[in-house]
Amino acid sequence: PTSPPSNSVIIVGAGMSGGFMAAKTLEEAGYKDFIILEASSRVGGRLHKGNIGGHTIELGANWVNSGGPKSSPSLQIAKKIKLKTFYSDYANLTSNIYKQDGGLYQKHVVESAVRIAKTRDAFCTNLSKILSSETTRDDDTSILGSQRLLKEVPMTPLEMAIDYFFNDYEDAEPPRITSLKTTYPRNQLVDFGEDSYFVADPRGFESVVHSVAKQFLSHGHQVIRDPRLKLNKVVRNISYSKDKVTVKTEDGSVYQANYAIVSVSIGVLQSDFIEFTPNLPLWKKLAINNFNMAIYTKIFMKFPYKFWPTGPGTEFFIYAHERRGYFPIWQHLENEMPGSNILFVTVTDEESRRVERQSDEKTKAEIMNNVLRKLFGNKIPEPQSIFVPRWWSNRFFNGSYSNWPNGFTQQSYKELKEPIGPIYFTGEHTNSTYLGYIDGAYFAGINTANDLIKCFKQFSDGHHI
Ligand SMILES: Cc1cc2nc3c(=O)[nH]c(=O)nc-3n(C[C@H](O)[C@H](O)[C@H](O)COP(=O)(O)OP(=O)(O)OC[C@H]3O[C@@H](n4cnc5c(N)ncnc54)[C@H](O)[C@@H]3O)c2cc1C
Repeated sequence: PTSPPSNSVIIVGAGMSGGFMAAKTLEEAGYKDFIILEASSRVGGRLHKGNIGGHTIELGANWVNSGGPKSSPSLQIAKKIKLKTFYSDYANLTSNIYKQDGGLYQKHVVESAVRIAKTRDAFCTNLSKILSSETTRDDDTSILGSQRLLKEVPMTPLEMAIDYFFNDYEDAEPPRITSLKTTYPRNQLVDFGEDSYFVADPRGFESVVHSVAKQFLSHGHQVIRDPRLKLNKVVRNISYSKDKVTVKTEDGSVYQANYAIVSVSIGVLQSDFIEFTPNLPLWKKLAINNFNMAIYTKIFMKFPYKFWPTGPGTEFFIYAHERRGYFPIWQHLENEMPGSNILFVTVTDEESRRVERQSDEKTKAEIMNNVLRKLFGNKIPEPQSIFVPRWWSNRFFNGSYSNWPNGFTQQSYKELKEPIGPIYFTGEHTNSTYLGYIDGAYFAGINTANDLIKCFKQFSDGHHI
């Protein structure tokens, strides 16, 4: 018999999942003996506001879903603090798709391509249901595999652009990679609604974590004063035995507790940035490394004046190129910030890696020469500034959000979440229902903390787990 543990916990990471929802769940259950170690100088993680030309932009998460049978926690918090959100109206996109060398596709041509894309989508949902109902086998395919089965693989620039909008724009990885069974139907949309609202508020989307913090941490005006939150603590080593964890940070500090909750992204876990002593078992390392960290990049540009269409039905436009995902989805911010003259384009996956590696000047020239001048003529002005978020190169993230790859089994997913001795794992990637989203991080934090609390209780009942 060992002496009863004191239930102290070190939480690694101050994003939605760990530092906020897991910590809050512990606190509310009466377990107040925790500290939160955050590598950066701020909280919120992948909720992160930036600034271009005096306007607040969201470098990370941007949308909340609404209109479904359930209410999303991120939407509830956003409503509570009256965060400014704007309905993203994609309805008119069929009139706003540009050809590679400029000029719009005719509406009826786009409409018939969209009809086929919707057929593909419905087929994917159906096939996924069939695969899920089979309980003795864990068969899966990729979204592309499903399109091949239907004999409807997108081939032309227009078809690829529409397919990108349906899939990559959400998953941040191409259909060839993404698991069909775990992605279709998209729970986030089915449960919380297909209406997406774009957050544009000077306080930033990150103010939702401050709202959570206020409920359980001592807190001043957008500043958390609780001594249990420690910023600029870059965790580099976690040593563990059966009931003790020692955490070392880059600045030489050492912290000890009975348990740890690790909330860093799957990208950080894959990078070996944090060394575990002893090494994590091979099955755990395989589960971590076989999962995917996708990359999603919004490239913001501020211009001296507008040269793109404005007014109802113009917010979004698509650029269809023979190279899939080449500066494909565009959005202006005239509804959100009138007169801001900001345009942004979203790229993902290999295109994200490419723009992260090259200089912003080069990206700017590429966008101007290869895309915008083709669409809007040679007389358009140069942007005054460009902002390229670099989630992939940032060692505290190594990407944007997780994506379930085809071939990754349900068993591996269980192993991905499985605690190792006193070390528990959380983060958006550990919530199979809403992985990749803020809501996934929200529920993951609660679930992981509850698993740990269950373990505390078993110990106090005299049972060992
Ligand atoms: C570009 C982009 C767009 C997105 N769009 C949306 C969207 O529209 N809607 C939506 O719902 N979701 C979106 N997401 C996803 C959403 O932001 C995430 O799922 C969610 O914020 C993840 O929260 P988390 O707590 O799991 O991880 P994180 O927010 O990553 O928190 C983990 C924390 O750990 C810290 N950390 C890392 N390494 C260490 C270390 N060694 N030591 C100490 N601390 C460390 C990090 O700094 C971070 O603060 C987007 C994300 C990105 C990047």
